[in-house]
Amino acid sequence: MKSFYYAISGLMYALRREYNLRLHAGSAAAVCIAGFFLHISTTEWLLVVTAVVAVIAAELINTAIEVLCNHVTPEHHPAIKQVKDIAAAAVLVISAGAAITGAIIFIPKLFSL
Ligand SMILES: Nc1ncnc2c1ncn2[C@@H]1O[C@H](COP(=O)(O)OP(=O)(O)OP(=O)(O)O)[C@@H](O)[C@H]1O
Repeated sequence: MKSFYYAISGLMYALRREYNLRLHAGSAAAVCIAGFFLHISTTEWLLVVTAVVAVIAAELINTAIEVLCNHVTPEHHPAIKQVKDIAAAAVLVISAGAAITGAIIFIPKLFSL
């Protein structure tokens, strides 16, 4: 139970700290509302939920890496830049995959309205 509380407090901290995480959480809510109104299938829900959860998890891991980097050295360091940029790239790759998944599922449904 304690570890669940720690995880929730980590989530709350990340939501307060990271604008991008709040943006992704808002987009996730919008996608779920769209999925409900566009009557997407069970398989499509599985793909949408997987994509949304992957993006938010990647954003959380990226935030954790940024916090660790800032703790290790608050000064400018080329290695810190590489670590932060690679972690940001991971979020970008997963977000691009999620956007493609969303486009494949939602665009045909929007055109058939
Ligand atoms: N200590 C550092 N040393 C070297 N490069 C850094 C350092 N901190 C940030 N950078 C780099 O500066 C650029 C801009 O970073 P950004 O403004 O997003 O800040 P961040 O440190 O990555 O995020 P946050 O401010 O949320 O911790 C990125 O390329 C990042 O890798």
